Amino acid sequence: MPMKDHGPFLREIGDKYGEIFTLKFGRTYWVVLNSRRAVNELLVKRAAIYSSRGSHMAHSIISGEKRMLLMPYGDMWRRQRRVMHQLLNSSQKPVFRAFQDLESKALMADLLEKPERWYLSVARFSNSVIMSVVFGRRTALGDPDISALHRAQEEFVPFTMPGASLVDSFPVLANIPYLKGLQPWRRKGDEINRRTTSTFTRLMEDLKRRIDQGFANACFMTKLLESSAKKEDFTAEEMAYIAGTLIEAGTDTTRTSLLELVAGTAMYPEWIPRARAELDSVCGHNADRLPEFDDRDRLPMIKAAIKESVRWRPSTAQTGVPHALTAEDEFEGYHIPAGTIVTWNHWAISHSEAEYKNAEQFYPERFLDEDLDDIVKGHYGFGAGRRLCVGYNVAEGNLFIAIARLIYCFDIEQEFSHPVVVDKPFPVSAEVEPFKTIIKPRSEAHRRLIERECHSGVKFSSGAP
Ligand code: HEM
Repeated sequence: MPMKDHGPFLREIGDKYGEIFTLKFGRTYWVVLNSRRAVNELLVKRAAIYSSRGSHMAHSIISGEKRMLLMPYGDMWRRQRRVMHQLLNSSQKPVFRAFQDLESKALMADLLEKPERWYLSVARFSNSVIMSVVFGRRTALGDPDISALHRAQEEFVPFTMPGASLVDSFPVLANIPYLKGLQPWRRKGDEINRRTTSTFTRLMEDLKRRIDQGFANACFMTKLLESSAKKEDFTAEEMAYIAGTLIEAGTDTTRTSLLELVAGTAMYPEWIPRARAELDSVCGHNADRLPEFDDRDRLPMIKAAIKESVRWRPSTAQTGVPHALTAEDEFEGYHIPAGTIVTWNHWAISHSEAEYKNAEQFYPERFLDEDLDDIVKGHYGFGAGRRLCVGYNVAEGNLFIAIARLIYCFDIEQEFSHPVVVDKPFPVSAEVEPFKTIIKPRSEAHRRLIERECHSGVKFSSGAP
């Protein structure tokens, strides 16, 4: 198995073996689902037994059993999911909207002033919304804490992939006594765990310093610290991982969806005239005002583009976030033992002509149907069943406001000397330019609109003196 770009690799196997295939690594089975039908039948309809996780290396060692994304189905997962749900459910939309509005204005201003750093501006936007809500502080371009967070994520993700670690292929090895140095994989895992814990803890300490000095903005973590002080719900390290997980899970997914949007628009601009006609009828043909959240119902093409940016060429979770089966099961002649890892081949499904007509094309119109307002329907970009992304409401708000303003204000074109590479996912690192593109204001009037409305969003107020 390759250590990266699993999507194209498992797609090829799927093309050969069909809707469901099994891989075996040592003593561990992986079932890979290559159709929406199979995902729905197993991960959704049988969610009661298909909702655990199974990586000892990524969960127990690298994450010290504290990263909620990787937790097995059980009490700690339920408690953390409940807390996150309180922060992220749809009733919290107004809290997020204030930050999404501000940060998307900052994004427009950054794109106007530094178009060559477009991918870094997109990464900053994606991170700053969630940092503001979780830690009450904004993110600057090039913030070293954010680079450390990206690194922490880049380090654990490969270990969730098929065959990535000896101990996951032979789980019995985890029982070997650690003290005698007989678990060589632990050296690497413990090292990553130390770095990750120190990154997450540093963010918490920074917040506590701001609280002690009396200038912390109210945010999710100030509330969690207060309630946990009363009820002792979570230890300090558990809280650091809850916050870290939210930042990780909320940042890169939004970032790569926006990269897909930019790449898709540069390559397949046919959807733009219809989207612009809607935007212009709402905000004026001559850049009268920016699109706002209240315009949603009059902008169906933007809503459709959100879903297409999550479906098309998925760079995060290319082959899903693997689930684990907690009881043995039978499905259409297959016997699936308990403990099997089951994942959905998001890259293969998204590229399949059997699933989507003109699958290779960025074509938002495919989502103009009765499910338009349900962001998780029609694709498996947000996962499935009980592990479905808990942050999809936030994702929807992030993507809506950023895409609406971007498409209203800017032209996006391919740089033909460096065409977008379409046969593999974008580089994992947020600091690497994934492809070249030309982003420029649609007109002089749109430039003036950005200068008038968006420059206020660039001025930072982190709360720090
Ligand atoms: C376009 C944006 C996003 C995409 C495509 C996305 C996608 C996903 C996927 C594929 C999963 C795994 C689902 C599964 O295992 O079935 C997931 C889980 C998760 N997501 Fe998102 N996500 C996005 C945004 C966000 C945001 C903004 C947040 C938080 C603010 C968030 C928080 C989480 C968390 C905490 C989990 C773990 C859920 C669990 O294991 O129970 N996500 N997301």
